[in-house]
Amino acid sequence: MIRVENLTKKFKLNKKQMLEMKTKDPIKVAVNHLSFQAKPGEIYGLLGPNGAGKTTTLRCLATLIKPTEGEIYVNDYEVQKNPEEVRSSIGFLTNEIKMDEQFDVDYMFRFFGRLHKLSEEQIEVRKRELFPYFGIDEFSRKKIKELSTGMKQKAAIAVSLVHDPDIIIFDEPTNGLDIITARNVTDYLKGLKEKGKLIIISTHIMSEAEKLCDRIGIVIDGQKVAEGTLEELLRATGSKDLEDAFFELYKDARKGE
Ligand SMILES: Nc1ncnc2c1ncn2[C@@H]1O[C@H](COP(=O)(O)OP(=O)(O)OP(=O)(O)O)[C@@H](O)[C@H]1O
Repeated sequence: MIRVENLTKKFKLNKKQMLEMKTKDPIKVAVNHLSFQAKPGEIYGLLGPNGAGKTTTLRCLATLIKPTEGEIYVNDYEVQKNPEEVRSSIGFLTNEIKMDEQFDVDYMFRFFGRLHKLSEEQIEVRKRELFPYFGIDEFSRKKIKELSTGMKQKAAIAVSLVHDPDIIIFDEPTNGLDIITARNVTDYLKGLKEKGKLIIISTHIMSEAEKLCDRIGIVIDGQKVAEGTLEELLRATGSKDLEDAFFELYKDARKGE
């Protein structure tokens, strides 16, 4: 179970960032009192445009950055009070964690397996499950720096799943993948859900959210502006598809600005 309660994350901006963001305000509110819950056997999607605060939310969830306000519970462990317990129960995929370019995929997989205290035998079993599925065997001995974007993404997915976590948090899981591999990944996530795992993804791809997520939280400017199943969101906005629903909500959120 995941509970995000009133999460706010503010970043202090330096002069360069203020110039880049064209703002005079030295504080950027990336996530603004955001709350949601997700339960085992569910795929919950955070859907929003670039800069909405999705990655920041997931990074707080994964204990990589500290919330400014609010609390996050992962299986009743609070992320700031029990970060170790949280880390051992989640698998986190993000574009921002760079794998060490000098090592090969096989080494990275083993390294993270050991970090999660798996035996060599357990690592081997997980490797036999994950590498063929994601087509990694063909390039498992290549250095990370020699891999294409898609290969890197596949390797990162396998590494994040090495310890067979109960909670899977994937930031834009199909980023950089071709249509076949993207389908492999989304099918794999559906399979994990069937096994009772809890999955949270962030995406800005409407079709991905439509097909994959049981419930969707729409995030604009750091705030959750709507939440529900696809049917609920369509009904609430009187829309025929998620893209239309999103634009309705986006128009409302931008009114008065
Ligand atoms: N370390 C940081 N310092 C300053 N501002 C930051 C930092 N990290 C994120 N931001 C800002 O916070 C806002 C939210 O960013 P975030 O990456 O969470 O959005 P996102 O919804 O994941 O977007 P995308 O779809 O583009 O990945 C953006 O305006 C971003 O520039």
